[in-house]
Amino acid sequence: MASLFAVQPPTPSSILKTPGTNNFLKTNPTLHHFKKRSFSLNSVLSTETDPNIPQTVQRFWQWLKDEGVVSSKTPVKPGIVTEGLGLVATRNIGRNEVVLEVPKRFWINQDAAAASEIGSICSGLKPFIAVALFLLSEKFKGEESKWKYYIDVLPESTNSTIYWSEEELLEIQGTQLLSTTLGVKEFVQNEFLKVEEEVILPNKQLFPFPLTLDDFFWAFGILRSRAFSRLRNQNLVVIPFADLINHSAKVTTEDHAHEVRGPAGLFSWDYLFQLRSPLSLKAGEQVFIQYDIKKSNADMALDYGFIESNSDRDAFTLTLEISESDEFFADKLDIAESNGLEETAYFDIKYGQPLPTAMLPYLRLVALGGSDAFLLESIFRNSIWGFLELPISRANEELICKVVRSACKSALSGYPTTIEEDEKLKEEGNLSPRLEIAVGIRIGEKKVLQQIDDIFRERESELDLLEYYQERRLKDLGLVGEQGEIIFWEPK
Ligand SMILES: C[S@@+](CC[C@H](N)C(=O)[O-])C[C@H]1O[C@@H](n2cnc3c(N)ncnc32)[C@H](O)[C@@H]1O
Repeated sequence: MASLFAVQPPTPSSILKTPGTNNFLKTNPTLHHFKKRSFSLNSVLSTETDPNIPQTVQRFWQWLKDEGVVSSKTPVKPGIVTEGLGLVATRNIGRNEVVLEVPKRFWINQDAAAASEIGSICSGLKPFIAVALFLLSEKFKGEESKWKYYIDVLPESTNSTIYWSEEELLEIQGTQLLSTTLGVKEFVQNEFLKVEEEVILPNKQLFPFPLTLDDFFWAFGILRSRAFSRLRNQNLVVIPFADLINHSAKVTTEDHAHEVRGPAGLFSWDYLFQLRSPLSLKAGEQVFIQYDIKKSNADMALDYGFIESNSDRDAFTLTLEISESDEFFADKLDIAESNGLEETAYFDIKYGQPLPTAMLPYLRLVALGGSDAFLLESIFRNSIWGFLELPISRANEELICKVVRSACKSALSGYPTTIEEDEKLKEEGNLSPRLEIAVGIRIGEKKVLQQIDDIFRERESELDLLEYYQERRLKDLGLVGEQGEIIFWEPK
């Protein structure tokens, strides 16, 4: 599914600044329910005959047949699975075999919105807003809509944190996910208020139905959880039928979706959205893809409403900042910018992985001062980043350790529960899907914070053993002997 579209949440409210004067580090947040469909799990019977397959899904399937999108050769069909609806193999499928093709006339994207009845108001709108308004307009048309059978199978919500109640959100108190969720909700609300005032209300003839913030959230959640973004020239496209496919961690590749040209009806050719199975499957097994290998569990919770249980996706974003009140602000900013960074830098730290390469140099730069400040002079401008990749001085290294460790401790104290308490809850099981997400996120973030603290604790304990800039410089000049002694004069 990949990242859908860039949402820049406003600066989250719960940014933790480190105490004291060195407040350059923030432990800052990163950034379905069916229409009461009741079904039993893992039903893979024939779509037509299985009474557990809701009528809406059966009608959708018939529509796809009538439109020539599926035929007797299509090797998958909708099934009821643990993840809700899914696609199930009707025969053995080989790895990389095509499982479905959907012609362009069924793609829901900015072009579809522009070509629709609401097309006149779509130009100038952000793509996601145009597509959201299109979906809502078609939804409200009901029987009249060409997309009726598709819209009928869409869930009313997912377990995405954007749909959680206040009580449910309390379960992620202290987490970056909470701040990100609140930021995204505020963003969506602001976008709605703007589009309501500028587009919806002045065009009552195009929107002859009450359109609420909840409706807009529904459309936003649908796009966020179902749109594909990795196709050529397609940044945001919902593909009915293909969007029934679920995610599995077992799939570790991402190149299953392609845009190809091919027959799209009896006598026509068109672009087709083609999906290949990343795994070989037996008849009756579910087809899965990998939604996005790079997303953290917090991203998964926000976008799709589920997380993975392994720690690989646990992450925490550290936000570092060059303070405007720093006496060397201009020089430091110049150095950061020359190295692709800015006044504020975000470092995503993943569980079990080394720190991002630019993090230590950036930290050392931000903390640079006192007798090390000469390195900020312009004669060193071309070489300073290289210097910063290694420890500069004991004072500088000690400061970054203290600041990072204090930020980790402060962030850890903001979680109402300990890792042990959460692990116990997880072991006891029986958690609702949302509570399972909350507990998983709480554990994940805390483990990453603990990991960061461990790295800098170890570094702190090695401060006397590290080699600093001055020593390296003397060595380069040949002024340090084999035993590390400083050579003041050449022996005669
Ligand atoms: C693209 S839709 C897939 C079809 C969806 N299952 C349905 O019933 O319409 C993505 C949504 O499916 C569900 N989903 C997909 N993979 C999942 C997984 N591995 N675990 C739990 N839910 C999953 C989530 O609700 C997600 O937001």
